[in-house]
Amino acid sequence: MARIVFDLDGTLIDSAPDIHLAVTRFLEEEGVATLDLPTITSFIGNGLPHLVRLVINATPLRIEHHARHTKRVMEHYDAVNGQLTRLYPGVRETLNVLQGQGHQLGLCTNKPSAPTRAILDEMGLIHFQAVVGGDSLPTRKPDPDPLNAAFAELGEGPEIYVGDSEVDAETARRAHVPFLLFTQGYRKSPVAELPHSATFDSFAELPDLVAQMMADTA
Ligand SMILES: O=C(O)COP(=O)(O)O
Ligand SMILES: [Mg+2]
Repeated sequence: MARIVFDLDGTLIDSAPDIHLAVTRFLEEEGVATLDLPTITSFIGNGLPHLVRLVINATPLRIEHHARHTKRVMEHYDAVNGQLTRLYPGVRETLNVLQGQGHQLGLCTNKPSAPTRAILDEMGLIHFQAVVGGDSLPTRKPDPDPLNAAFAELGEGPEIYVGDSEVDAETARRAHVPFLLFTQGYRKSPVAELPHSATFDSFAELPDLVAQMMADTA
Protein backbone atom coordinates (compact mmCIF):
# COMPACT_ATOMS: atom_id res chain seq x y z
CA MET A 1 0.00 0.00 0.00
CA ALA A 2 1.09 3.57 -0.68
CA ARG A 3 1.91 6.56 1.47
CA ILE A 4 -0.29 9.39 0.15
CA VAL A 5 0.31 12.94 1.35
CA PHE A 6 -2.20 15.72 0.63
CA ASP A 7 -1.91 19.48 0.45
CA LEU A 8 -4.74 21.27 2.31
CA ASP A 9 -5.83 24.72 0.98
CA GLY A 10 -7.23 24.46 -2.55
CA THR A 11 -6.86 20.66 -2.49
CA LEU A 12 -9.03 19.19 0.29
CA ILE A 13 -10.70 22.41 1.45
CA ASP A 14 -11.84 25.62 -0.21
CA SER A 15 -10.59 27.90 2.56
CA ALA A 16 -10.09 31.08 0.51
CA PRO A 17 -13.42 32.63 1.67
CA ASP A 18 -12.34 32.44 5.35
CA ILE A 19 -8.83 33.72 4.57
CA HIS A 20 -10.47 36.56 2.61
CA LEU A 21 -12.82 37.30 5.52
CA ALA A 22 -9.90 37.45 7.98
CA VAL A 23 -7.95 39.82 5.69
CA THR A 24 -11.07 41.95 5.14
CA ARG A 25 -11.60 42.37 8.90
CA PHE A 26 -7.94 43.25 9.32
CA LEU A 27 -7.96 45.84 6.50
CA GLU A 28 -11.18 47.39 7.83
CA GLU A 29 -9.56 47.68 11.24
CA GLU A 30 -6.57 49.40 9.62
CA GLY A 31 -8.89 51.77 7.72
CA VAL A 32 -7.58 50.54 4.37
CA ALA A 33 -9.60 49.60 1.22
CA THR A 34 -10.33 45.87 1.15
CA LEU A 35 -9.18 43.39 -1.54
CA ASP A 36 -11.53 41.07 -3.43
CA LEU A 37 -11.70 37.27 -3.13
CA PRO A 38 -9.87 36.46 -6.42
CA THR A 39 -6.98 38.72 -5.37
CA ILE A 40 -6.67 37.11 -1.94
CA THR A 41 -7.03 33.62 -3.47
CA SER A 42 -4.12 34.40 -5.78
CA PHE A 43 -2.01 35.21 -2.66
CA ILE A 44 -2.55 31.74 -1.09
CA GLY A 45 0.08 29.03 -1.35
CA ASN A 46 3.30 30.13 0.34
CA GLY A 47 2.00 30.38 3.89
CA LEU A 48 0.33 33.14 5.90
CA PRO A 49 3.39 35.40 6.49
CA HIS A 50 3.92 35.51 2.72
CA LEU A 51 0.22 36.21 2.10
CA VAL A 52 0.39 39.16 4.52
CA ARG A 53 3.47 40.44 2.67
CA LEU A 54 1.46 40.41 -0.58
CA VAL A 55 -1.47 42.16 1.15
CA ILE A 56 0.90 44.87 2.42
CA ASN A 57 2.33 45.31 -1.11
CA ALA A 58 -1.21 45.72 -2.51
CA THR A 59 -2.24 48.38 0.05
CA PRO A 60 -0.77 51.53 1.64
CA LEU A 61 0.33 49.41 4.66
CA ARG A 62 4.06 49.27 5.45
CA ILE A 63 6.35 46.28 5.38
CA GLU A 64 8.08 47.40 8.64
CA HIS A 65 4.89 46.31 10.40
CA HIS A 66 4.83 42.87 8.77
CA ALA A 67 5.26 40.88 12.01
CA ARG A 68 2.49 42.77 13.82
CA HIS A 69 0.14 42.60 10.82
CA THR A 70 0.79 38.86 10.41
CA LYS A 71 -0.09 38.28 14.07
CA ARG A 72 -3.32 40.27 13.69
CA VAL A 73 -4.42 38.55 10.44
CA MET A 74 -3.75 35.23 12.17
CA GLU A 75 -5.97 36.25 15.11
CA HIS A 76 -8.77 37.17 12.72
CA TYR A 77 -8.27 33.91 10.82
CA ASP A 78 -8.39 31.82 14.01
CA ALA A 79 -11.66 33.58 14.89
CA VAL A 80 -13.38 32.87 11.53
CA ASN A 81 -11.66 29.59 10.50
CA GLY A 82 -14.42 27.17 9.47
CA GLN A 83 -17.24 29.69 8.96
CA LEU A 84 -17.07 29.74 5.16
CA THR A 85 -14.59 26.89 4.51
CA ARG A 86 -15.94 23.84 2.67
CA LEU A 87 -14.56 20.45 1.70
CA TYR A 88 -14.32 19.94 -2.06
CA PRO A 89 -16.97 17.44 -3.23
CA GLY A 90 -16.11 13.81 -2.56
CA VAL A 91 -13.12 14.48 -0.29
CA ARG A 92 -14.43 12.72 2.80
CA GLU A 93 -15.69 9.69 0.86
CA THR A 94 -12.40 9.36 -1.02
CA LEU A 95 -10.28 9.61 2.13
CA ASN A 96 -12.48 6.91 3.69
CA VAL A 97 -11.99 4.68 0.62
CA LEU A 98 -8.21 5.17 0.49
CA GLN A 99 -7.85 4.56 4.22
CA GLY A 100 -10.08 1.48 3.95
CA GLN A 101 -7.79 0.14 1.22
CA GLY A 102 -4.90 0.33 3.70
CA HIS A 103 -3.05 3.37 2.35
CA GLN A 104 -1.23 5.56 4.87
CA LEU A 105 -2.49 9.15 4.64
CA GLY A 106 -0.66 12.34 5.59
CA LEU A 107 -1.01 16.11 5.22
CA CYS A 108 1.63 18.68 4.25
CA THR A 109 0.41 22.28 4.17
CA ASN A 110 1.94 25.74 4.32
CA LYS A 111 -0.95 26.79 6.59
CA PRO A 112 0.34 27.20 10.18
CA SER A 113 -0.22 24.13 12.39
CA ALA A 114 -2.75 25.61 14.86
CA PRO A 115 -5.41 26.62 12.28
CA THR A 116 -4.63 23.42 10.34
CA ARG A 117 -5.49 21.26 13.37
CA ALA A 118 -8.56 23.40 14.08
CA ILE A 119 -10.02 23.04 10.59
CA LEU A 120 -9.25 19.30 10.41
CA ASP A 121 -11.18 18.90 13.69
CA GLU A 122 -14.01 21.12 12.47
CA MET A 123 -14.33 19.13 9.23
CA GLY A 124 -13.97 15.79 11.01
CA LEU A 125 -10.96 14.82 8.88
CA ILE A 126 -9.38 12.25 11.16
CA HIS A 127 -7.56 10.29 8.45
CA PHE A 128 -4.03 11.66 8.76
CA GLN A 129 -1.24 9.90 10.63
CA ALA A 130 1.18 12.71 9.83
CA VAL A 131 0.38 16.43 9.76
CA VAL A 132 3.13 18.88 8.80
CA GLY A 133 2.22 22.60 8.87
CA GLY A 134 3.90 25.71 7.48
CA ASP A 135 5.54 26.39 10.85
CA SER A 136 6.40 22.79 11.79
CA LEU A 137 9.93 22.96 10.37
CA PRO A 138 12.44 25.77 9.67
CA THR A 139 11.52 25.58 5.96
CA ARG A 140 8.22 25.26 4.13
CA LYS A 141 7.12 24.10 0.67
CA PRO A 142 8.50 24.30 -2.04
CA ASP A 143 11.44 23.13 0.06
CA PRO A 144 11.13 19.33 -0.03
CA ASP A 145 11.86 18.86 3.71
CA PRO A 146 8.25 19.21 5.00
CA LEU A 147 6.98 16.72 2.42
CA ASN A 148 9.81 14.31 3.16
CA ALA A 149 9.08 14.64 6.90
CA ALA A 150 5.43 13.71 6.31
CA PHE A 151 6.41 10.62 4.29
CA ALA A 152 8.99 9.62 6.94
CA GLU A 153 6.27 9.67 9.62
CA LEU A 154 4.09 7.38 7.50
CA GLY A 155 6.66 4.56 7.42
CA GLU A 156 7.09 2.40 4.31
CA GLY A 157 5.53 2.16 0.84
CA PRO A 158 5.50 4.02 -2.48
CA GLU A 159 5.07 7.79 -2.19
CA ILE A 160 2.37 9.93 -3.84
CA TYR A 161 1.80 13.65 -3.29
CA VAL A 162 -1.56 15.28 -4.09
CA GLY A 163 -1.85 19.07 -4.43
CA ASP A 164 -3.32 21.97 -6.37
CA SER A 165 -0.64 24.57 -6.96
CA GLU A 166 2.66 25.64 -8.47
CA VAL A 167 4.20 25.34 -4.99
CA ASP A 168 3.05 21.71 -4.69
CA ALA A 169 4.32 20.76 -8.16
CA GLU A 170 7.70 22.30 -7.34
CA THR A 171 7.84 20.57 -3.94
CA ALA A 172 7.12 17.19 -5.54
CA ARG A 173 9.72 17.78 -8.23
CA ARG A 174 12.37 18.66 -5.65
CA ALA A 175 11.44 15.66 -3.48
CA HIS A 176 11.40 13.34 -6.55
CA VAL A 177 7.89 12.20 -5.67
CA PRO A 178 5.05 11.40 -8.16
CA PHE A 179 2.56 14.31 -8.12
CA LEU A 180 -1.20 14.17 -8.70
CA LEU A 181 -2.55 17.61 -9.60
CA PHE A 182 -6.10 18.56 -8.51
CA THR A 183 -7.25 20.97 -11.24
CA GLN A 184 -10.03 22.77 -9.31
CA GLY A 185 -7.91 24.53 -6.65
CA TYR A 186 -5.90 27.77 -6.50
CA ARG A 187 -3.42 27.14 -9.35
CA LYS A 188 -2.51 30.29 -11.29
CA SER A 189 -0.84 28.78 -14.39
CA PRO A 190 -2.21 26.37 -17.02
CA VAL A 191 -2.03 22.68 -16.05
CA ALA A 192 0.56 22.03 -18.78
CA GLU A 193 3.02 24.41 -17.07
CA LEU A 194 3.05 22.46 -13.80
CA PRO A 195 5.11 19.25 -13.71
CA HIS A 196 2.76 16.40 -12.76
CA SER A 197 2.31 12.63 -13.07
CA ALA A 198 -1.45 12.87 -13.65
CA THR A 199 -4.31 15.30 -13.08
CA PHE A 200 -7.82 14.87 -11.68
CA ASP A 201 -10.87 17.14 -11.66
CA SER A 202 -12.94 15.28 -9.07
CA PHE A 203 -12.06 13.34 -5.92
CA ALA A 204 -14.16 10.40 -7.13
CA GLU A 205 -11.36 9.75 -9.67
CA LEU A 206 -8.59 9.51 -7.10
CA PRO A 207 -8.82 5.86 -5.88
CA ASP A 208 -8.57 4.54 -9.47
CA LEU A 209 -5.72 6.92 -10.22
CA VAL A 210 -3.80 5.73 -7.15
CA ALA A 211 -4.43 2.06 -8.07
CA GLN A 212 -3.19 2.74 -11.59
CA MET A 213 -0.02 4.45 -10.34
CA MET A 214 0.72 1.56 -8.02
CA ALA A 215 0.20 -0.94 -10.85
CA ASP A 216 2.54 1.09 -13.10
CA THR A 217 5.32 1.17 -10.50
CA ALA A 218 4.90 -2.47 -9.36
O1 LIG B 1 -1.57 28.59 3.64
C1 LIG B 1 -1.15 28.65 2.46
O2 LIG B 1 -0.62 29.65 1.95
C2 LIG B 1 -1.27 27.46 1.57
O3 LIG B 1 -1.68 26.30 2.20
P1 LIG B 1 -1.55 24.90 1.40
O4 LIG B 1 -0.08 24.57 1.43
O5 LIG B 1 -2.40 23.96 2.21
O6 LIG B 1 -2.08 25.11 0.01
MG1 LIG C 1 -2.81 24.32 -1.88
